Amino acid sequence: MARKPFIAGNWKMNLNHLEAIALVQKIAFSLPEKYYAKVDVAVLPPFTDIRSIQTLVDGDKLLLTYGAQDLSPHDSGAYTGDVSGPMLAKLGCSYVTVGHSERREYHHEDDELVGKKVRAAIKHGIKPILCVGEKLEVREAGGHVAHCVEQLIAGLKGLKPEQVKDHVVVAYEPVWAIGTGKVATSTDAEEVCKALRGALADKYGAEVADEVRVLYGGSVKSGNIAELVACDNIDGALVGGASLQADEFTKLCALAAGGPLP
Ligand SMILES: O=C(CO)COP(=O)(O)O
Repeated sequence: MARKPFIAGNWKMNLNHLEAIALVQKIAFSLPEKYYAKVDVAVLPPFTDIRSIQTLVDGDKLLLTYGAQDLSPHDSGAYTGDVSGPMLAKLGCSYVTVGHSERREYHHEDDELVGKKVRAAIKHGIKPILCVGEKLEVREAGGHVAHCVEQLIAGLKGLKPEQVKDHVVVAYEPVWAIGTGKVATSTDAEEVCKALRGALADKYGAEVADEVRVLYGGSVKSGNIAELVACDNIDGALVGGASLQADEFTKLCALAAGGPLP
């Protein structure tokens, strides 16, 4: 089956709610509705922006979707500073990134916690974008494929094949390519994305593996997106820096849709 490309903009810890409104308005204005037939687009702002974006998307019936960058594995309780799946669901979040390398690195999230968060997202009807990726030393030692497959299988622990098929998005983000300007070559990215899909096929069956969207992330821009999505197993991108500029992000989405540029 042909998987519809998906571009998700991970804003990380950038833009307050007023800046968020301005950026979403610009994206909505510059990416005409016809493109959404060929590409799904989401923005993943900081928690503090989500309510404003919800109001804008609902009010103006925008076709782009939105989500969060993290969630608690718990539904509620004494977890100071955390935000739960039910709260994000109430805000209309469609997606949440889980296991981003910055959370694994700065918040010491391990595969077990990542798996709990994936299950919490699905429980509340939010699609997890499960991020996997190796550090440079792992790649240099030739262990990148095994490392990413291991993170994938651990992150999906306890899920039924239908849950994986209907809800999960996978993002391969080599840590050495994030925010460094060093994009993996499309051959390198395809190698890992193909292996991730192969691992999904082995564990959950070919039908599941055929449906799940596998994204690439790490220094994606309008200049390299076309080459990436032309690969058989790369279904779009998780975009950091380039998602903060409306013109660049719009161009990138249009190219993922197969063009022409708006
Ligand atoms: O981490 C990323 C997206 O989640 C990638 O960030 P950059 O696109 O800024 O390299």
